[in-house]
Parts: sequence; structure tokens; C-alpha cells
Amino acid sequence: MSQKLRVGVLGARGKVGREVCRAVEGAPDTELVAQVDAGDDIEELVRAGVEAVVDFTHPDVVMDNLRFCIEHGIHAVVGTTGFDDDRLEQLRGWLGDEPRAGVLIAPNFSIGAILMMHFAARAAPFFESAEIVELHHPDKADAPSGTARRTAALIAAARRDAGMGTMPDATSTVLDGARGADVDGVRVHGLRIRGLVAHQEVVLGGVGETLTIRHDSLDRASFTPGVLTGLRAITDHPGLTVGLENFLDLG
Ligand SMILES: NC(=O)C1=CN([C@@H]2O[C@H](COP(=O)(O)OP(=O)(O)OC[C@H]3O[C@@H](n4cnc5c(N)ncnc54)[C@H](OP(=O)(O)O)[C@@H]3O)[C@@H](O)[C@H]2O)C=CC1
Ligand SMILES: O=C(O)C1=N[C@H](C(=O)O)C[C@H](O)C1
Repeated sequence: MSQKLRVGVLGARGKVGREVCRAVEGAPDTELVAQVDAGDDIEELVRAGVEAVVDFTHPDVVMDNLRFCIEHGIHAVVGTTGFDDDRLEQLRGWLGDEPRAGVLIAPNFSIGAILMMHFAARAAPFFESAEIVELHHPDKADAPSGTARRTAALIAAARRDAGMGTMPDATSTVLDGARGADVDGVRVHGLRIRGLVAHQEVVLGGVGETLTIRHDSLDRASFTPGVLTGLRAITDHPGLTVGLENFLDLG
């Protein structure tokens, strides 16, 4: 076997970070050489000779972490949410025209969730209506979820490509928020319920029928096979990649 990839985890003591550390330690081709959490010194990544980091921290700190990694030529596989177009553009600027590092931003690393998004985009042109319900644990940092925002963007693009207009909705809303958030013209509804992990339904509707596509992450271990896939691919993909589906063959 060739040398193992030297991996550092940012957010190592967090809910997902802990699972990622376990997975990196357990895989035959990766080696966990640094664990960094809030209050630790990020320079530890350099001291430990990290080649690629995994970041599951917080939307407020992830950009500083990535700037450090890019400046030091360290590849990054990022699960942390909060990436809008402005942030992606900023990352492209830091990476420059001849990037040394690869950065993967993935709104969701679970294979089922990626397929759910893929199927929703494929189905969207066939239905007049489409709305998203995302359901998460109440300790989640942000709403709507990164997955819901990405799904809405994919559905909106599929509808645009198919020449579809706005969705039917004659409601006059009497209470703010009653119809959820408008993300690229797609309504997104968020639930925060103790006991849940990460779940999403896409409800599509046409004349006399509905199609519901649902995904459930029942355990945070669901994110780790995708993280390992990202680590194995990122060293050969300098520059910015958005979405793990770019490293999977979805047919
Ligand atoms: N893309 C995907 O597949 C998934 C993405 N996520 C996203 O990942 C992020 C983390 O989620 P989750 O694990 O549930 O959150 P947690 O709050 O459980 O974990 C985040 C960890 O990062 C630590 N942290 C804060 N600041 C820094 C810093 N500057 N450097 C290093 N570590 C830091 C936190 O410490 P402290 O608590 O002391 O602040 C905490 O231990 C969220 O944005 C979430 O939405 C989650 C699941 C899947
Ligand atoms: O915070 C979480 O838990 C999750 N965050 C990601 C998101 O915002 O989409 C991925 C998954 O839904 C779990």
C-alpha cells in the first residue's frame, strides 16, 4: 500500500467531527495526525504535517480555517454549512488561477441525501409544484439547512432549464413565515425537533398526484463514507469543487 494520507480534523470534538475522527482512524489509507477544536492552535496542522483537513465546525469560523489551509497548501474537505455565492467567490479568489490546494464544499456527505437531491432535480420538470421540508435536531446552527438550500437551487435550475414559470400559490399570507422561506422560488420549511438527526422531504405535485422523496440520516456515521470519498479525491482536484456528487458516478 502507498503512504497513508495525513489528515487533520477541525471541529474534532463536535458531533460530526468525533465520527469523522473514528472513520479516518479506521480507514486503511488515511491517518489521523491532528485534531483541532475551538481554542486549539490551528498551526498544529502545519506542525503535524497535515496534507488534507476535514472541517465540521461552524459557519462563523469556517472561512478563517479555509484561508489558513489554502495559504499553507493544505487540501480541505468541508461539511460546515453557510456557503453562499459570495463565500464561494471569495474562496476562488484565495485559490487563484493556479491553486495548490483542492477545496471540496459539500452541503451533505450522506450518499442517500445526495441521491435524494439528484432524484428531486430529475423529477422537478414533471411537476407543477415542489416544496421542501427539512427536519433537524434543535442544536443546529443554521436555517434553512445547507442541504435544503442546495436542493432548492437544483430544483430551481431544473425548472428554469425546462422553461417552467413560478409555482401556483394563491395564498395571501397573514402571518410571516407561515409559507416558509423562499429559496430561489422554492418554499423551504424547517423543523427543529429533539430526537431528530437530519431529515428532508421534497414534496412534488401535479394534477391528481404527489411524489414525496424523503431521506433520513439516523446516525452521524452516515456522513463518514462520503467524507472518506472526498478525502481520496480531493488531492487530485486542485481548486474549488461544490458537491460530493462531482466525485461519484450517478449515471
Ligand atoms: N455537510 C454535511 O454532510 C454535514 C454538515 N454539518 C454541518 O457541520 C457543522 C458542524 O456540525 P456539528 O458537528 O453538528 O456541530 P457541533 O457544534 O457539534 O461541532 C462543531 C465543533 O467545532 C468546534 N469549533 C468551533 N470553532 C472552531 C474553530 N475555530 N476551530 C476548530 N473547531 C471549532 C466547536 O467547539 P465549541 O462547541 O466549543 O464551539 C464544536 O466542537 C454545521 O455547520 C453543520 O450544519 C453537519 C452534519 C453533516
Ligand atoms: O447541522 C446538521 O446536523 C446538518 N447540517 C447539514 C445541512 O445543513 O444540510 C447536513 C445535514 O442536514 C446535517
